[in-house]
Amino acid sequence: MDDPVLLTGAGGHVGRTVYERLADDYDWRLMYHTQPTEEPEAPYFTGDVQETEDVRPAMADAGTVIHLAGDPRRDAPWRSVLTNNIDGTHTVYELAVECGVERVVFASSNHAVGAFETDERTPEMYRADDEFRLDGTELPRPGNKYGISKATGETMGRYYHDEHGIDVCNIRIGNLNEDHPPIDYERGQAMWLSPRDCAHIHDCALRADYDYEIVYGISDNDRKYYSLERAKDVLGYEPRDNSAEWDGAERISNDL
Ligand SMILES: NC(=O)C1=CN([C@@H]2O[C@H](COP(=O)(O)OP(=O)(O)OC[C@H]3O[C@@H](n4cnc5c(N)ncnc54)[C@H](O)[C@@H]3O)[C@@H](O)[C@H]2O)C=CC1
Ligand SMILES: O=C1O[C@H](COP(=O)(O)O)[C@@H](O)[C@H](O)[C@H]1O
Repeated sequence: MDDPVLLTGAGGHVGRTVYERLADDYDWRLMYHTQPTEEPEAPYFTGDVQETEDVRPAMADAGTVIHLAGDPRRDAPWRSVLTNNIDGTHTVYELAVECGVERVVFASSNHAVGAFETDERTPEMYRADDEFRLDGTELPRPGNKYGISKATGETMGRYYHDEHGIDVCNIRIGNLNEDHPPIDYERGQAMWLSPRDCAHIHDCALRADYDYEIVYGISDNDRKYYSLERAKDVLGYEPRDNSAEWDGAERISNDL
């Protein structure tokens, strides 16, 4: 892929993880909310992702967008997810059409399907011997307003794929916890996405051939309630980490 890749939300946890590990592999355009503390090597832009005039210069020569910017809080209020997440994603897709972008990789979330975690299924579904799996073919089932915004982003992608031919990959990211899996949090261990697997799945989503996809972005954890089959089959995702292998003393190597 030769055209520049625009990364929104470049200053956040996922954005830094993706950029730091793939910095040399793509011609990046980085979008930050505010001025970054350290000057990145790649061309960068600042502004509100929901504002067309802020995003247009960042997207002008991009062929692909990884869209991460937004309010990531599970308890985010409606006003915030409406502005930052829903309006922001709409602006990204509208400009993608205007700028001739061919592909959008969208940071969806486990919270788009959080209400599958019913009282009857939990906590058993978080355990290694439980066979319940979501595979991306199920309808969204958000458990909060943040999850509604992510389900809406996925549906928006469907529209822009069908109407405008943009390739769309929605990655329902689990729980990016830096350095090690969440401790004393079974659910978090079941949906842990290690930093190197996070960079790898985004790399796969930039390179693979697909039309419209919903995949789960977690490491190959023994505990899991998301299927990795679609990500493996369509994207060629080969996760290397597993929350069960963290022994509490040593950090998993995050070399790519
Ligand atoms: N970290 C995780 O485990 C997960 C993250 N995600 C999604 O991945 C994306 C990135 O999440 P994180 O990096 O963890 O969050 P973060 O809060 O660290 O990064 C988000 C970035 O977006 C920027 N941003 C927020 N609103 C903006 C706006 N209106 N205009 C421009 N920039 C704006 C923030 O300044 C921040 O730098 C989010 O969309 C989040 O919903 C989804 C599932 C899990
Ligand atoms: O979508 C997201 O999910 C992760 C994990 O969810 P949590 O409910 O276990 O915290 C969350 O950490 C992240 O902030 C959010 O964007």
